[in-house]
Amino acid sequence: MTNQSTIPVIVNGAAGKMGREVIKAVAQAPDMILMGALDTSPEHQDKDAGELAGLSEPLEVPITNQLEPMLGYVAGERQMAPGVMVDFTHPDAVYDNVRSAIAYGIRPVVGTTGLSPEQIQNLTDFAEKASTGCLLIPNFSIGMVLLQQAAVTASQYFDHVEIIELHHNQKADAPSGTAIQTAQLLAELGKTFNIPQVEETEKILGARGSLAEEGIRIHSVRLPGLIAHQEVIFGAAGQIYTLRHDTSDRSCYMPGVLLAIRKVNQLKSLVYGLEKIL
Ligand SMILES: NC(=O)C1=CN([C@@H]2O[C@H](COP(=O)(O)OP(=O)(O)OC[C@H]3O[C@@H](n4cnc5c(N)ncnc54)[C@H](OP(=O)(O)O)[C@@H]3O)[C@@H](O)[C@H]2O)C=CC1
Ligand SMILES: O=C(O)C1=N[C@H](C(=O)O)C[C@H](O)C1
Repeated sequence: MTNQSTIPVIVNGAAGKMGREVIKAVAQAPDMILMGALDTSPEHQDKDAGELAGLSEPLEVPITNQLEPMLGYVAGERQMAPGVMVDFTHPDAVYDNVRSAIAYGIRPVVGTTGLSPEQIQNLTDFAEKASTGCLLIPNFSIGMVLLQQAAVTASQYFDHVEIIELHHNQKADAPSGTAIQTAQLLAELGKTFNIPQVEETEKILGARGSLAEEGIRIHSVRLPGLIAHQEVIFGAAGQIYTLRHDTSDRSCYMPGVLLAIRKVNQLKSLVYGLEKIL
């Protein structure tokens, strides 16, 4: 049974690793209804989204690659709450997907990483002009929010820090969106980290990782067998303080995704980061 508070949800990237988890989570949420499942992958066209996600019953929602007709269809729905598009696609696709959703009045909840700072600024301006809520969430797990909070606390007392992020080797973007956000949060303190103690030479290019904001270095590891992991390592004379988060199953992101779907309809602009809506 749907009513004015039921949230119609479109999942973009529905056949992917995260998309399938989101389909299951939305199907089990009493206040949501899956209205569309988008994916460009040719082998999954027209398959039932529920069956593809491993549910025992079909959801009668076929996978399609027709974004604009789907946005128009959900935008025309007047018996329910405004529609939400959850995006877990690809760094090359997410910017256009979000622009299209906002243009149709559909609220984006974006997990896809790899947007450039300029793209994030453009989407911020676009959402502001449209007075439409939009959530960009580099990491939906509560454990990562807690790690980042602990890292911000530690960074007040340590002047040296490096980040190591480790992911499966199907990941398209590096460094991870989470590592970039973590460095940004530490940089907000306004101090410069890792002032060089000696003149360093990289004998192999990249040996010291990528240089993010305020001197913070990020090292990216890609291996089969990994899912998503991050260490933030602080150093000072005579001590090392290490924070680590490990993902063992993508279901860890689902409470955050469902929270974001519920919150985005209360927003009138773009908000970046799960910590802002907890
Ligand atoms: N914020 C968070 O907490 C998390 C974020 N992520 C991010 O989410 C994104 C997706 O991750 P993941 O599910 O592992 O990736 P997958 O590759 O498993 O899934 C992505 C899916 O999107 C499809 N796709 C690609 N381009 C488009 C498009 N233009 N429109 C619709 N579908 C498209 C892909 O099809 P095809 O395979 O044919 O290209 C694929 O089926 C990544 O950016 C990742 O970093 C991941 C985990 C958590
Ligand atoms: O690609 C992934 O898997 C993940 N991507 C996000 C990122 O780039 O930070 C979130 C999480 O690390 C998993």
